[in-house]
Amino acid sequence: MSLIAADTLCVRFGATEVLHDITLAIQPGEIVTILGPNGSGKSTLLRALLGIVPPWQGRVIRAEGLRIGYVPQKLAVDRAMPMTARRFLSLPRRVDDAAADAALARVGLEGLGGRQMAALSGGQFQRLLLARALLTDPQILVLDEPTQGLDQPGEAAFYRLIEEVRRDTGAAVLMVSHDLHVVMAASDRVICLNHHICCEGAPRVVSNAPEYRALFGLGTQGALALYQHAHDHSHDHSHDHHGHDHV
Ligand SMILES: Nc1ncnc2c1ncn2[C@@H]1O[C@H](COP(=O)(O)OP(=O)(O)OP(=O)(O)O)[C@@H](O)[C@H]1O
Repeated sequence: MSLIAADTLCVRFGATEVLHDITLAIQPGEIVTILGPNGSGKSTLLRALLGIVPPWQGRVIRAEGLRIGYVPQKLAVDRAMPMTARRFLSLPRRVDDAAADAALARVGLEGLGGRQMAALSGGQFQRLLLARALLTDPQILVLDEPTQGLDQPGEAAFYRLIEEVRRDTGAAVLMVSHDLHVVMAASDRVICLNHHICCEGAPRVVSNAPEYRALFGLGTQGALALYQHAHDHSHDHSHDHHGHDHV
């Protein structure tokens, strides 16, 4: 039984079809990355899977009582607001000190509960967001560009942390990115989205550093070329107005 699934899901904003005919399923414990260019519908897909955005057609199926830890792309909270990390963990729901300390420790921020949000580094802030998402003991973490603003070492450290969390808690992870680094990270499966699912598959192990450097910076086209995919569908060319960039 999958945790979350979409069955021929279509989402429209006004007359614009942002997601077309999406069918996917996220299984317990797997790490899945959704990759695609800007505006390709990645955040919308997450939001539809979470039930924040309604389907226009098709449906979303979530396991009964599913516990989800969600880190949205944009936070409603201004980081510059005077607020400690500990206080932030109690938004919107109050958590006790033991739970807060455990969540901070899990993401490597032990002892930093009293620090002002504005005084956290970018990497520490992303970890704090993850800590808050872990407070509900989620069966699935849904992370919308969790490494935005981090440098390469910061990003690598964050993905190691994600893997640790998966190992320790068994939680599945569904992430969004349009960043090549994410494809390089330890995803079990990559889904390429450009309003519809272009292709999906296991990320290729890219161990050759010069090749990696050559590909990095090529943008989405390069990123898409980085993984093997099983092409199990034919394309409906009536949707090519979406700027489909299948490789
Ligand atoms: N609430 C909304 N109302 C109207 N249009 C929306 C809404 N949310 C998203 N869109 C539009 O849907 C399209 C897909 O947006 P979405 O944020 O899902 O893309 P994305 O792949 O996550 O992009 P990015 O990589 O830039 O974060 C965009 O054209 C966006 O303007």
